[in-house]
Amino acid sequence: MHQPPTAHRIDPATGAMSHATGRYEKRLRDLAGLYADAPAFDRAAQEAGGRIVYAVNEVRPATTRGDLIFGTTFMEPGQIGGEYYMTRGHIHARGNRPETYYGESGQGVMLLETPEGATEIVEIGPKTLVYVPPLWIHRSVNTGPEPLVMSFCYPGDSGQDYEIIARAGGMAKRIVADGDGWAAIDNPTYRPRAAEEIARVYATTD
Ligand SMILES: O=P(O)(O)OC[C@H]1O[C@](O)(CO)[C@@H](O)[C@@H]1O
Ligand SMILES: [Fe+2]
Repeated sequence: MHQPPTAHRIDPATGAMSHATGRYEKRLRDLAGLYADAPAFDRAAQEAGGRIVYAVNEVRPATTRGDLIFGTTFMEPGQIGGEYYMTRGHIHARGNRPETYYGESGQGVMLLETPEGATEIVEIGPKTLVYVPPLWIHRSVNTGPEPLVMSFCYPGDSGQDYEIIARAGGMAKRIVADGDGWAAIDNPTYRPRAAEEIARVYATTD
């Protein structure tokens, strides 16, 4: 009746994790609609649609309340139209489930947004743990010249809601190249959420 405890070795350079139970990859052609510069995205997808942008290795012991899902995210460095490579981003389907990310290698930022539209941006890199509190939409962005590798952990019953970002025309801020660093700029297609949409998020909490 007891699950056995397990240990997992993580390669900080690749995100490979021993005894992972699942893996998925997101390639350029899977990520249409994420970047502001659609023509630049189309050109990149035409040339190299099969290129992996990020890959997730994970362990899902159970998706029941009280257990944890943990694993690693590996993200290549790159830009589309001056915007850095990023994950799709989501809020947890049970909106009040939190998450932690630990920097293994590379440099990036966690772009965070509340349903009401407030933004926070937190840098992540080696030996840095980032806490994503309940009710924050989150997306990671590789702002460096090397792969960004992070390990993560979140409650097993969290789930992911990706549509919350798409319905708002993207996140309120975009992370773009600025010299050899990054800057956050306003996303002109962003539409703040109406009260009913915000209420829908709070209705998922317990
Ligand atoms: O699910 P997304 O937004 O594509 O991003 C992937 C990241 O988010 C997670 O789903 C965790 O919330 C991880 O699998 C991974 O770190
Ligand atoms: Fe998450």
